[in-house]
Amino acid sequence: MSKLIINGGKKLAGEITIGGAKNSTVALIPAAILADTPVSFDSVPDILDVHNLMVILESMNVSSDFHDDVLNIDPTNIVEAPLPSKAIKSLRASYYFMGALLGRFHRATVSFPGGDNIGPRPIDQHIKAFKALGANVTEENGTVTITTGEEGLHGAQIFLDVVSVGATINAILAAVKAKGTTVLGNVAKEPEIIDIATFLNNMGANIRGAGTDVIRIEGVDSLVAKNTHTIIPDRIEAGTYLSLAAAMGDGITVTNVIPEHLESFVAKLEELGVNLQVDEDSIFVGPSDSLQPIQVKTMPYPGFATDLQQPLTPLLFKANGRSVIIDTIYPKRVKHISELVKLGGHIKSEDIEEGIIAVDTSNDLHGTTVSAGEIRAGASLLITGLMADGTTEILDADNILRGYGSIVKKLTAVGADLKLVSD
Ligand SMILES: CC(=O)N[C@H]1[C@@H](OP(=O)(O)OP(=O)(O)OC[C@H]2O[C@@H](n3ccc(=O)[nH]c3=O)[C@H](O)[C@@H]2O)O[C@H](CO)[C@@H](O)[C@@H]1O
Ligand SMILES: C=C(OP(=O)(O)O)C(=O)O
Repeated sequence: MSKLIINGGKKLAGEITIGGAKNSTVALIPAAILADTPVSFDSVPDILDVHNLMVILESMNVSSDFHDDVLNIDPTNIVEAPLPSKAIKSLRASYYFMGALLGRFHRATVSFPGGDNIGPRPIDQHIKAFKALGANVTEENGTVTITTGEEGLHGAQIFLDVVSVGATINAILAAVKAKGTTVLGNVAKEPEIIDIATFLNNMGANIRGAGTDVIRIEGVDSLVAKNTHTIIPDRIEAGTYLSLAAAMGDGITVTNVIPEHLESFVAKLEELGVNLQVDEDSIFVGPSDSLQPIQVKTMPYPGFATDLQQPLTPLLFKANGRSVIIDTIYPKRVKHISELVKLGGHIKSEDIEEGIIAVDTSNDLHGTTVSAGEIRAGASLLITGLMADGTTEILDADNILRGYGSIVKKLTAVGADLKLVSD
């Protein structure tokens, strides 16, 4: 595990360019094994999740190379093989190999995924979808085995009980080559889901309605890549840097953003009183004098993203009074609280069952040693470390590197003083 060492308290100015979306990329890579040809992605973020997914691909004899934002994957010589459990456990999205392997081989054996430790993360809706498509699913010692009869998977009507990004994408991956029509109801509407559908449709899939509540899929026999797929910008990385820009910026432009994907976040920045200007594909944040406390409730897209509640928190320390965050998606997503307190943050969990967090004005932030319990907890420590006087050491920084590419380079370019030390 690496650590980040930050000398905080410096005003930042300049430009930060956002990379491709982690949550698209980590689904697109497993989706690539459905293709009958090599595939190519660009705007790929240089994050640990990508490198771990490449290790998983290699175990199936799927070659991949990654240079300068471009990832080429050749699944044409794919074989069925046990997947490396260390890599599988290192990220959440390894569960997409369930849907992708089912689509490719009509069977899959995948151990339970890892990913961020943010409270219970069941996959019952994924399994419900696989079963509805005709699969048998068994689970033993943390491994999920999915099989089908000779006839393979067939289309089905599936209504999700819970709006789930992962279950929506996994059902698409399994259904895209199933026989007949699948109708998925009560699905998630995140932009990353549209990105996956666009990639698959450009290869000949027939997926309609991504981005709405209902997705219809006509199964096809073959998927053939004809061009490079450019991954959409990461709205969570963008929100993280916007929060930092509002807290410590002396004029920062965040570029390569799709502002429509950030509407709920930008609305909260405006409510706080942040001075910003939204342009076609960039957002400028100027210095802001006085900030008002706000209430934030996380919701499925287009609501306020759970992945942005922790990155927004350090900015709330600057507001004039108590702000309240309610995380309805992951009420137990509180790994940042004890660490922020060590940095001088006035923050507490008011009700762990309901996910209610109170954040008070904190004018005495000071550096110390803290630990990044998960990716977005880490992002909140990174921002707070940059705001705090003195030196902050963030241990377990690999959790941050799971989803933030080139952080030292991006932050140094705007005047931050930080370095990454590998153990
Ligand atoms: C790789 C990826 O894209 N990760 C994102 C994805 O995670 P992930 O896809 O795992 O999250 P879901 O959208 O599935 O979870 C949403 C809610 O549904 C519940 N649930 C989910 C599945 C299921 O079978 N049963 C069930 O009860 C979860 O516990 C949670 O309360 O969406 C989350 C919610 O926006 C984000 O925080 C993650 O960054
Ligand atoms: C929870 C997250 O990631 P994952 O689902 O990949 O663990 C996140 O990106 O905030």
